[in-house]
Amino acid sequence: MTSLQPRRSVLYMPGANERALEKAKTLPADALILDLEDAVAPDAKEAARSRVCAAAASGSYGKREVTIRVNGLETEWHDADLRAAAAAGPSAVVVPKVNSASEVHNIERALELGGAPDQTKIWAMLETPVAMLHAAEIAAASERLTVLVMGTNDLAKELHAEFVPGRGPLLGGLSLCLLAARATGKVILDGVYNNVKDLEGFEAECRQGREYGFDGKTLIHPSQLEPCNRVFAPSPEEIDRSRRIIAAFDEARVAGRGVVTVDGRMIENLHVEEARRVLALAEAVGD
Ligand SMILES: CC(C)(COP(=O)(O)OP(=O)(O)OC[C@H]1O[C@@H](n2cnc3c(N)ncnc32)[C@H](O)[C@@H]1OP(=O)(O)O)[C@@H](O)C(=O)NCCC(=O)NCCSC(=O)C[C@H](O)C(=O)O
Ligand SMILES: [Mg+2]
Repeated sequence: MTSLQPRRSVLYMPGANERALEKAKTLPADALILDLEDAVAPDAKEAARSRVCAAAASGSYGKREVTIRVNGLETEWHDADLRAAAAAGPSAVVVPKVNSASEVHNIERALELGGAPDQTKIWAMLETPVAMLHAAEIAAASERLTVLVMGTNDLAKELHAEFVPGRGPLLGGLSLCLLAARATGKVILDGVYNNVKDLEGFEAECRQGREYGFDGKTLIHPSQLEPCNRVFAPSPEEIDRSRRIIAAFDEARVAGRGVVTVDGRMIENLHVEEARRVLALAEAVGD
């Protein structure tokens, strides 16, 4: 069985918040984004950069992937952030507001020049109308780019859209990015849910993200971790059904048949592949 890197829950934390950086060592997040961008005030940027890079280089976050979100390409902090992140060697550098393949190539070159280890990947944030329209070329720009991250706050702002249950105004953009991710074999993470007190609404949005095909969701508060991990992991029913699909198909093949039914539904080879993916994910998350 192929093993997968689970990225169900990916928690942002402000790079200037020492307490959050410490607390993250105990939280059940699959990955962390140590933020130098939106969550850090301009006069705290340099101190946050040193703190975040030291945290990323410390090796004290266990099996959680540790990434650093640098400031955007057009900002005065971007180059120094990228140099410092390259030297710290996190699992990935998360780059906000990526709008073109050439920007990805520039980031790739800067990481190489900065001596970043090969394990340090690029996660590109897609959060503008231009990015939605260029999603396929951005996703295909580099093998070092492994993950697409939706920035739904910026996207809503740029669209002049409202946040409504079901996210109708954003679904066109989300779907374009999902198509781009799947066409190029990249992982894709859904955007954040801003109301940290509304866990019911949050869980509904996790379910919608999962139904659309996202691999996981970006988060802003520890209370969002448990529901997110649960929704993006295969349920016991899915695991059981996947096992039965594989067993039924194996039996059918021995009997010389290429199609079978399980629970009244037609099963072909493509369903077996999906069942294997579900089991690999269940194994990776330890269920
Ligand atoms: C949203 C918050 C500002 C809420 O803060 P606060 O009210 O202080 O939270 P609590 O008092 O409930 O915190 C309880 C404890 O949990 C720790 N904590 C809180 N948040 C985090 C976190 N993100 N990571 C780790 N630990 C966290 C607190 O320290 C408390 O610990 P203790 O004292 O030991 O009990 C706050 O949650 C927050 O700042 N969240 C992250 C905000 C952020 O990073 N925003 C930027 C990324 S989102 C974005 O930019 C999306 C994208 O670009 C787009 O366009 O959509
Ligand atoms: Mg943003």
